[in-house]
Amino acid sequence: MVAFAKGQGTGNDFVLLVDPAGELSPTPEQVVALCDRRFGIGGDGLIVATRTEAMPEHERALGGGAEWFMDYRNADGSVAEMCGNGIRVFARLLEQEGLADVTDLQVGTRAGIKHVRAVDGGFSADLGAVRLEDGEPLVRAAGLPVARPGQRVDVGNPHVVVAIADDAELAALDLHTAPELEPATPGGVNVELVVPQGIAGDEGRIRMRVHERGSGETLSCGTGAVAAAFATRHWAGGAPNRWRVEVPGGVVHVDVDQQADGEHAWLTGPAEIVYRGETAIL
Ligand SMILES: N[C@@H](CCC[C@H](N)C(=O)O)C(=O)O
Repeated sequence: MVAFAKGQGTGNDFVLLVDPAGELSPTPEQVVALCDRRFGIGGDGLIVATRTEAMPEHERALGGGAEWFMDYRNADGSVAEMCGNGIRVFARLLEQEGLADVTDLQVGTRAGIKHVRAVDGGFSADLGAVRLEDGEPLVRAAGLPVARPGQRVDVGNPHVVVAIADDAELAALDLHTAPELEPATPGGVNVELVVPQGIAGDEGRIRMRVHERGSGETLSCGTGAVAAAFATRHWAGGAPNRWRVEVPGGVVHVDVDQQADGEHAWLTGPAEIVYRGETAIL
């Protein structure tokens, strides 16, 4: 039996394993079984906390500087570069296990080293430079009356953000099936459907639903919230720099931070460990 934890950040939920020496190496089939909500533990994805030194290829790519590596897998067993909600839950796990000082933590990921800080009520993470990409794929989703153009956004993992007319249209979408893109994105993409809610003071507000690559519709997606905030800010002419993103599972905040290599996103939100147990799946 192998010890696991279950955690969530705004309803984006994860099975978590602490595997400092990288001995578990779950197969895609085991990931699917762990994340299965009826036959397994259940989760939108699996996060394995491993010492970076135990993963030589990642240690080389990162060039040092992060003691811990967040190995993220989607519920369908596929590997993803980054998880914005997951990195906060990862930090909470290291904190509760007494494995790291999370007041100021560097986390290795497949999308580079991310800086995480403990803040009141959760964590804030610098997800790195966010890039708006050219090309506007047409997006079709069940319940969407017409195909709409989407904005591609690279947050270390791939996103397409689509503006939806209003809250009623957002609520009517059926995201049981993946939205279709034309042209299609090889390898798949996370799709965020957003309704701008206006600007209050210096804070922009958006409401969002998301269909995640490899997981289906989830209650929240942190990198998706960043993509949605950056796309909406772009459509609004480049301001403001603070965004409140309302998702079905709660609220996260995105702050734009100008750094030498471009505009970075700080993502802030809650993170909880909700359950611990042992599994026979691994
Ligand atoms: N839920 C995550 C994103 C997880 C990975 C994503 N499904 C992908 O395949 O890129 C988040 O909070 O960012």
